[in-house]
Amino acid sequence: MELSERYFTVLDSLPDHVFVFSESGIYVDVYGGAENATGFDCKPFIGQSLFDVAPPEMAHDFLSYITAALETNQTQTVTYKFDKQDMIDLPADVPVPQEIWFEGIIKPLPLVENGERTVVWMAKNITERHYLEQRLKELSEIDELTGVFNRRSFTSTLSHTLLPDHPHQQNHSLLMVDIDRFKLINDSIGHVAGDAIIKHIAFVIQQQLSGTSYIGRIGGEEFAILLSGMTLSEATKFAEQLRVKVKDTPCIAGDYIVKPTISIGVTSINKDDTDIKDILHRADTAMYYSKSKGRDNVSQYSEDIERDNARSIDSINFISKLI
Ligand SMILES: Nc1nc2c(ncn2[C@@H]2O[C@H](COP(=O)(O)OP(=O)(O)OP(=O)(O)O)[C@@H](O)[C@H]2O)c(=O)[nH]1
Repeated sequence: MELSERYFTVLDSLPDHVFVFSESGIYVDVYGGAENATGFDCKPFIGQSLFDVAPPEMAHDFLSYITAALETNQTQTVTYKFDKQDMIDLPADVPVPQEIWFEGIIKPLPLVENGERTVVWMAKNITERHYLEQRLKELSEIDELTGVFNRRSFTSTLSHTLLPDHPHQQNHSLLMVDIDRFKLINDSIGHVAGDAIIKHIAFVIQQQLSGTSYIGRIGGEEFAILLSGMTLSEATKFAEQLRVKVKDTPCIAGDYIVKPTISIGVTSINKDDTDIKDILHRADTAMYYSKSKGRDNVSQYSEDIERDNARSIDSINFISKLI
């Protein structure tokens, strides 16, 4: 077998597609791709332009990657996807996937074809990896039981909301919501029923939220809610409606109908708030004040409440302040 024939055999056996493009986006050569699971046979593209093959916007992007590789003389690594409608010429027996993700590695070639510089473009099908990464991202951000933000993603979203250049830089308030006597619920009807109640309350709260407000489960039976664009008095009114809504919406948990109640603390977010912990602390302090009022209550944070809280800590003989 001649050397060139051997090279072609090897290139065509590559599992991923390898393209050679000219600087104006002409398919100069196409190799491999037998195992890329797209069903695309790209060999017929040879001699055609990217603009004949791909949707205009995509062709434009692809050409910009080729140009970048040639102008900088550096390898470019890009990620792109073909949507269902972009997948032209699939054989009838190939089921059309919703989308296919690729990683493209584009490297300048020391070859000139018809007076044009060229690049080699290796296209690796990364669809499975992409979905796995997406799933892992979701799992790391979403609370599994309720489907709302977990503590980490809630606080991270909150810190973005508070950035000075955030588009929704305006009045915001924060609620801390805790389910009342939850230990008693768990102890009397079981943990599984308890889980159903946590889920139910997250759902009821979500139904009441609109616009850019959002909720996170930040503890076992504790939720935080960012009320976007709401002043302290608007947020307190909202919290009161929420308290009543929860109380009036019974939950079926196993063999029981439960009418859970919630205690809520409200605080406004000030322009000079820089530490999320301070905001959560204020809402938490107000929420505990609602508990001390007998639960099923809404309280606004105030310095008086903070002083009360400090006094009640003073009365606990096994806790003392460091300074
Ligand atoms: N079912 C269930 N229970 C949880 C979960 N996370 C925490 N808990 C329980 O929630 C209960 C919280 O109890 P406490 O903090 O004592 O408060 P409480 O009984 O709700 O009383 P108050 O807050 O004072 O009204 C504990 O029994 C925890 O075991 C969870 O994910 N599922």
